Amino acid sequence: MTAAAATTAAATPVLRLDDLGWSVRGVPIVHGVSCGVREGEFVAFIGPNGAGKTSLFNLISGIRPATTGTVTLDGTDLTRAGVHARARRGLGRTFQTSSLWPGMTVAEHVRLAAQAAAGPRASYRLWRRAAPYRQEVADVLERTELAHRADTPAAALSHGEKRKLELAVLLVGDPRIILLDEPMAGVSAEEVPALTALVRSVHRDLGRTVLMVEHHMDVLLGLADRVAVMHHGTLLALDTPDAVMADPTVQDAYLGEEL
Ligand SMILES: Nc1ncnc2c1ncn2[C@@H]1O[C@H](COP(=O)(O)OP(=O)(O)OP(=O)(O)O)[C@@H](O)[C@H]1O
Repeated sequence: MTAAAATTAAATPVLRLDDLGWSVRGVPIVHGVSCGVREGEFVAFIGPNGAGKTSLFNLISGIRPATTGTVTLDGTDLTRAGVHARARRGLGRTFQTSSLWPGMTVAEHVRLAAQAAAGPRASYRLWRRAAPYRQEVADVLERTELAHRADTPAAALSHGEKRKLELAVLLVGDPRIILLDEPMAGVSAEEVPALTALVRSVHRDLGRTVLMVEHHMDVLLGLADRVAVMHHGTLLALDTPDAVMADPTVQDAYLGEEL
């Protein structure tokens, strides 16, 4: 690749949203969102409760069908593709509320996710044998600092450990673009730094593209390359953290509200 081609490739967004919108019974929840996210970039989404952040993530990940506009991944229009088709193309997400099985152990969660990622031919019997995924599971548990909790049921984990397990379940599928919906929600103040460090290492060390909804400004300012501000379902601003904080439109919109 020539230097010029490399520059163009780096500038080409891996994920593009054009005029993306979602309405419920004619009421717009997400409206006219257009932006591009570059490979390896970290974009944090902020905005008050009800601004449409989770709804936007639902449109990107395919959980909700867009009413208007398009979602383009690696230059391919995936607007009509379902969740699994998008996941197969490298899009993974976590949810605001916990999606774990209380009675299943940490290792069982990750092993089952590895099996699911391997596709329909990996059978339940294969899962029971466990051996094919042992190394993969061990690696992911090591990376997410959960190796010592491998045999612990999810119900016995702290909130921070549950969030780590959700990340482990996601990472074993090897997604290139990761959507994290409030990964610090419900996590104690003592556990936030370790979880923040883990998210940072997923971005920097594993080189993943990350989109994250986060209310804690102190957390996202140390992580995000750019900050996207959602307001009443629209994308009000998308810029570097400093520029967004200094943006008078953003300040006006949030007058009297905590960002
Ligand atoms: N399935 C639905 N049907 C009708 N309205 C919905 C639906 N899902 C979300 N909404 C509404 O859309 C708006 C945006 O919700 P959304 O959860 O996307 O906001 P958010 O920015 O993620 O908020 P929070 O920070 O509280 O998670 C809210 O007013 C919500 O009540």
